[in-house]
Amino acid sequence: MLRTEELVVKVDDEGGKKCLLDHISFEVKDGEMLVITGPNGGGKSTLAKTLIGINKPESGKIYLNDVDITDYDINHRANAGIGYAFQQPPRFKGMPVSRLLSLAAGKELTEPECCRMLSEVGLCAEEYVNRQVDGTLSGGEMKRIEIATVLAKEHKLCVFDEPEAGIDLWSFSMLIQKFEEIHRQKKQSLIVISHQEKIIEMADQIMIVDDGIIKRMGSKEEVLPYLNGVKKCHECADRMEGKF
Ligand SMILES: Nc1ncnc2c1ncn2[C@@H]1O[C@H](COP(=O)(O)OP(=O)(O)OP(=O)(O)O)[C@@H](O)[C@H]1O
Repeated sequence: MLRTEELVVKVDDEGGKKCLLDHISFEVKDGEMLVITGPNGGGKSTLAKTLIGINKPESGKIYLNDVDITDYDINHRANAGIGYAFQQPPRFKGMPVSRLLSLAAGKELTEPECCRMLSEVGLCAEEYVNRQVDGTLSGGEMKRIEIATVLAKEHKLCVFDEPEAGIDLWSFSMLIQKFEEIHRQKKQSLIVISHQEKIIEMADQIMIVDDGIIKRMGSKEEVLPYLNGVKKCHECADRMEGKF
């Protein structure tokens, strides 16, 4: 189980401090899927980066299975069982895809094992397994390799930041199947940042983050009607502005 207590994240801003996350408290039980959604710039990625140890909170606590991991750095948190797929995955010039997958899995993988992992995210394995993880890969290819690295190992908690961004429809449906499988097995908890209805509808819990705070959090039944209401308001405003 992951639990946060009153997380506050601030950054230096023009000689002062700007608050990006303001007293964020929530929990994700074992095997549960939490989808975090909300407007651009609301603080979703900041929250994900705080959970995995990239951002240091100013105050507050993070617990994984009741162990206080607040002071763990990113490597320590990965070893504790947290996997993360970036919104914009980093590239590693000179590193073959197979090596990156082995590093992510924490053991030397055979070529067939790497190929199976790549196929699971919709990549034609033989074409990619020996490619370099550099700027020659397209955004969507990179995104799918990144997702494969998280799936290469069983974690206590996997965090995906907008996994749908930039990937084609066919790969998206494979991704949904993979999330469904993980969710069904209940061995790993999932936190997925997403704007996609299909992903939001899979959630046990939905959290709306806006302006650095949790605007709403609850079951689908509690939060979806609110989200649909917000969507209708936006459509209405667009119609009044003559956008459609
Ligand atoms: N290091 C930083 N310094 C200053 N401002 C920052 C920093 N990191 C993030 N922000 C700001 O914090 C806010 C939240 O950013 P964040 O990336 O968490 O939003 P998000 O909800 O993930 O947005 P999106 O849906 O567009 O990905 C934004 O206004 C962003 O500009």
